Amino acid sequence: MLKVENLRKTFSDVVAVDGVSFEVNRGEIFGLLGPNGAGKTTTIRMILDIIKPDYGVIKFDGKEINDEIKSKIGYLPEERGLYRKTKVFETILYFARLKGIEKKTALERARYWLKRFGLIDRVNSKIEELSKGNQQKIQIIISILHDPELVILDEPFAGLDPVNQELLKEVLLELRDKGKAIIFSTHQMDQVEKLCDSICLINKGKPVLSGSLTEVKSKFGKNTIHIEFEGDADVLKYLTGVKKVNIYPNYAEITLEDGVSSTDVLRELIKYMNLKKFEVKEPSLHSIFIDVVSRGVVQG
Ligand SMILES: Nc1ncnc2c1ncn2[C@@H]1O[C@H](COP(=O)(O)OP(=O)(O)OP(=O)(O)O)[C@@H](O)[C@H]1O
Repeated sequence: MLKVENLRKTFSDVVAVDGVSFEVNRGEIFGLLGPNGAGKTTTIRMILDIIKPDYGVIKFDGKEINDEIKSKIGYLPEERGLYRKTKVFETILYFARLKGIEKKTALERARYWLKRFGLIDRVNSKIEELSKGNQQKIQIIISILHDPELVILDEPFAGLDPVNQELLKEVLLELRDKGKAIIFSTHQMDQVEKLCDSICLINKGKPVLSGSLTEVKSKFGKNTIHIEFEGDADVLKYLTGVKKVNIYPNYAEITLEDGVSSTDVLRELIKYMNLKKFEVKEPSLHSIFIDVVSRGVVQG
């Protein structure tokens, strides 16, 4: 559906986006990832035709973005801005009108989504009376109310509690199953692991890792041990044959040096700690992100 080819954008002496290409199909969730300032929002703004690329091509079903195509796109911007004094229902209906939705349909859809997001009892509240997370949910509703074919969400999980993150995840999967294409940018790698079919990781404007999630992860090999444990984690710092270890209170991710056997590591570990889980798999996306962004590691 959406094809982005070799995008480039500079702002005076800053190269914000440099050679970014990817494709997103209907029924697919695509993650646009990267550290702060990587160029994600700039890429999204170019797709939405808010700013023009210096170079590169953006096609939607083979056509350049025009007003008709824009009406098929839903967008949650990075800087959320709703008029604070307006009531919830009026706000949603105002945006629905802008998108040309007939009043009856707009009312029905607004009620449906407000119920879905647990906000139906707040229809008469002013936006400023809502918490930050609830305002965010209103903006999400606005971005999907016109039933867009392509949904682009800049940091949709930011500011949502775990229950609402789960709810949003459910909604995104449902939209995907209805054949919508979804692009979202995030710093929350666990959400990416749960949701995305494919990703593009941008660093300093350049794409450094892209493809299906499975492809990307398999490039980093199955040399990582995930353990859950009880007790002192100090032993993990002194294990032999370990390239890297990320230790959390009851969980750790251990990357082995080439040729080291996971069974040997298991034997060593059970001498010193009470293991609740031991699993050999690919590194987490969180750990891949850190490797690629801070250590410049690129595989394959
Ligand atoms: N309008 C602008 N004028 C000048 N520089 C800009 C402008 N917009 C973005 N930039 C610069 O372009 C680079 C990419 O910014 P962008 O907002 O696209 O990053 P991002 O990946 O969305 O970051 P974050 O995760 O922090 O939101 C940054 O160096 C930023 O300072």
